[in-house]
This record gives sequence, structure tokens and C-alpha cells, in this order.
Amino acid sequence: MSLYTFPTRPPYPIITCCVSPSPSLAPTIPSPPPSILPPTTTATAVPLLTCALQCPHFQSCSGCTHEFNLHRPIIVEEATDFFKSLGVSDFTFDSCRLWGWRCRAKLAVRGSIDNPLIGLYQEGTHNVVDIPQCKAHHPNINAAVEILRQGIRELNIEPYNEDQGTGDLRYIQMAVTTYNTALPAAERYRNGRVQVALVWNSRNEKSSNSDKLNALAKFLWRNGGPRSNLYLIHSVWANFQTSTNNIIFGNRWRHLLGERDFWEHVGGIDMSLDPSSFGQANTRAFDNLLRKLHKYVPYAASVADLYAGAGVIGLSLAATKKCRSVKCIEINKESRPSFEKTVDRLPNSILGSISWHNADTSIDPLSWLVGSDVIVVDPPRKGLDTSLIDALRTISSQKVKPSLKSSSSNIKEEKRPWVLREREHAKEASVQVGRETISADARSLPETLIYISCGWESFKEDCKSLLTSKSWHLEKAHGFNFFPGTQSIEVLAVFKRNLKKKKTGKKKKKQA
Ligand SMILES: C[S@@+](CC[C@H](N)C(=O)[O-])C[C@H]1O[C@@H](n2cnc3c(N)ncnc32)[C@H](O)[C@@H]1O
Repeated sequence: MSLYTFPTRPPYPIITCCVSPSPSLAPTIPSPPPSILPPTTTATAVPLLTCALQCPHFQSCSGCTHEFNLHRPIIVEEATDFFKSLGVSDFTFDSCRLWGWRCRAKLAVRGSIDNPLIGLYQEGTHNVVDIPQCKAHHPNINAAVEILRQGIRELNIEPYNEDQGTGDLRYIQMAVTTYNTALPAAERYRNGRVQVALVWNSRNEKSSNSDKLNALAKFLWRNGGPRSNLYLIHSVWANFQTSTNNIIFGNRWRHLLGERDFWEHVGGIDMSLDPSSFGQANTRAFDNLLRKLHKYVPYAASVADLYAGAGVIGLSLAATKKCRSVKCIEINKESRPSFEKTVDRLPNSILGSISWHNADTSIDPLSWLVGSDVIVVDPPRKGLDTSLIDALRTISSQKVKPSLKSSSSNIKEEKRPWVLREREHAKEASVQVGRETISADARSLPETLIYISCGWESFKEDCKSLLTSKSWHLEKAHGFNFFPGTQSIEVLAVFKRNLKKKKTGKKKKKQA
């Protein structure tokens, strides 16, 4: 089995895809296969071919919807016009890798022992399309899938049958870490290692088919682990799921083989990610976004990171902007261990307070907004919760009383928010949720709102709703090519709160 490697330099000039590239993060564009190059490359043909998907699964697989001009999805034009109409005429769009960008994939396993289908559903159906040569996947995801396919055949692992609820293996999640400091930086990405999570159709590891699970894990490790020719598997996990709904993961996770901790380096920090936590699929593009985000957060700011996952955005700001305080709010309790591990690796020079709260942002959202200078929101595709939008819309008219924090803290105390760091001298400037001490800061209202969105339609609605409230105006907007081959982009929008002008008390002179 050979690994796909990216050529370091394309053989002919590239139409660059970056509007605002940083030198170290220039787009990596592998050349298309020679067979599809025209005899003479014209100025107009070059961008079309250099930025074409060239995937054999295009059209049968629902993952990609666009074949050409991967560097500039059509939606970028719409976004440019949208932001222009709102007074932001310098919208930028950064592209990164166009192929091999997906470092995190969830794939269904269906079909039969002899002919396993490992891939995505066909649009609008539950028919799984096998995608062994997917061009979006990091090449080592495809390589790990091939080892898995072999294992399914050799060990008689039955793919899941949705109609009957039978079979062993339902889904897999493959996540690539490109953080291997034993390698030179330039070689790390292509040598990324895959954390494999097997979603097993049983209640737990004591179920009758658990021997097969262990055999499959060992097969993967033998053929892709450190003693194999290709060391591309980082670790193997099991998730147990028996429900008949469409939810991919069950609640029970087990680490089976390899390294337990999975590290990546983004936004200037080492970030730990367990398979049960949300992780961004496009590691490199996410790193670009974080670096842009840093520019909009003042030093020593206090930040609330809503929809935080394992807190990578908040922690990246804590480290790079020396934040006075960072509160991360996330509904999925499984993200907590990853957050804890990431905090343990933050530099000791960080002096502010950092906390992670297992809470629903939509419940009493104002309590998370008050006391922060900067709010970062990174909601799922459906956009912000209505109650949060309402709180943001009316924020300027809020009369924040000292008691507000105390009363909301009662709710949060039940969930035992835990505070990871607090140094003595940072105490006075920061407020810990759940404590009774209220400083002047506890009543301040945020002046900056940073909205990170992966759902363009919901973003437009939320954006209009915020602006019509007159509480906020839009200051900057950037787009990132997080999902080449699709019409989705990631947006980073910076809103500033409209501060009420103070009345001077002087009466206007009546004109004679
Ligand atoms: C797009 S992800 C962003 C995660 C994180 N910012 C990151 O970049 O890794 C959205 C996150 O919001 C969480 N979430 C969804 N609804 C929520 C809610 N009502 N309150 C808090 N978190 C929520 C999800 O569990 C998920 O981790």
C-alpha cells in the first residue's frame, strides 16, 4: 500500500487562492495528474485545472457538490456582496489546502463482509457510497480505511444493517493528528497519524461480539501501528451504540490501543482532543482562522467563549492575548477532559482565570455575557439560539444589577463549574462564576462580539437580527475555505457594540 504524498512544488505557476496569506501558511496545491493537463496551458485553463477536485466519487458521494474552482466557492461572491451591503467592503477570503484537507471524518459502514461499503450516504438516501479515493480526506484516512476494509473481510466483521439493526460495525470516525515533533515541520502534515474510533453495535465491551472488536483493533494496530511498515495509526477506540436512531455515537467510549492522548497544535497552543469531543475537520484552515481572530481581541481582555467544545478558541486567546479571564461554555460534558489536558499544557506565564462550564448557552444567556469584554460565539450550523440572539439584541438596554450574577450563579452552582486556574493577583480583576464576590467588572457589558459561523444561511439571519437591534454594528468580516468542494465557507465576523452617547446636560441654545 503506498501513501499519497503531496509534491512540494507544483510544476507550473499557480493562481494563488489566498487573499491574505501568511508566508508559512501558503496554500498547498498538488498538481493534477498529467493525463488531464491540456497540451498547452492557457491563462484561463490553468486555474480551472489546478483547482479542480478530480475525484472519482464526485456525484455519487454527497460530500462534495462542486468540482471546479475549489479555491473560490461561488458563495464567496454572495458573501462579498452581503458584507458590502452592510458597510464592510474589505471582506477577505483565505484558502488553504484544496485536497487532503479533511483531518476528521465520520463514515458509515454498510454492505457485506465481502464487500464492505465505507463512506457517506448518497444525497437524500441511506445508501452508503464507498469512497476509498476521496480527495477531501487526508490521505492517511484513506489508507487507514483500506486496512480496516481488509480487517472486516479477514475477521468476518459484519457491517451494520440499518433495517434489521444487526451487524457489528456501524460507523467509524477517523481523526488525524499532524503534530509529531519528531519530524521536521514540513513533513508533519503528510505523515499525520489516525485516531480510529469504531462505533460498535453492542451495549458495552462485555457483549457477545466483543472478541471481534478486540480482534479488529489488534488487526488495525498490527497493520498500521508502530511495528507495521506504515506507521499511520495513532490509536484505536471503541464507542458502543445500539440505538436505532440516526445518532452516530453512544455514550460509552473505551480506549483500546495506542496513545490515549491525541494532540494537535493550532492557534499557538497544544490542543488535546478525545474522540468524543467536537473537533474542526480542517485543521490547517482552523489555524488560519484562529490567527486572524487573535487580532480582534485586546490584550488582557476577559472573554466568554460560547459553544466552546473543548475550549480551543478560548484557550488559544488565553495564551496569546494574556486574557484576564476566559470562560468556556459547552453543552457536551465529554469535552471537559480534553479541555483539562489542554490547560495543563498552557504556558505557566498565563496569569488570568480560566474556566469551562458544562452548560446550555440558551439558558440564561445574559449571565454569560455580563462581565466579559469580548464574546466569541461558534454555534453549530443552525446558528445562535434564539434566547442568545435576544440577549445580544437587547444588551445595550440591560441594566445590570450586581444581584444578576449572584442569582444566575445559583443555577450554575448546581452544575459545579470548576475553575482551573486562579492566581492571587488576578482575583480582583476577574469574577468566578459561582462565587459571590462582585467587582466592577462583573457588571460590564461586552463591546466586541466575534461570530464564527459554518452555516452561511443562519449566519445571514443572525447578522441581520443583530444589526436591526441597533445594539451592534459590523466592523470586519473574513471568510475561510474550510470545506473545499462544497458551497460552505467559514465566516469570522466582528461586531462592535454601539455605545450610547452620554448626555452632556447642556441645553441647546435656541436660535434667535
Ligand atoms: C461548531 S462547534 C464549535 C466548537 C469549538 N468552538 C471548536 O472550534 O472546537 C459547536 C459546539 O457547540 C456545542 N453546543 C451546541 N449547542 C449548544 C448549547 N445550546 N450550549 C452550549 N454549547 C452548545 C456543540 O456541542 C459543539 O461543541
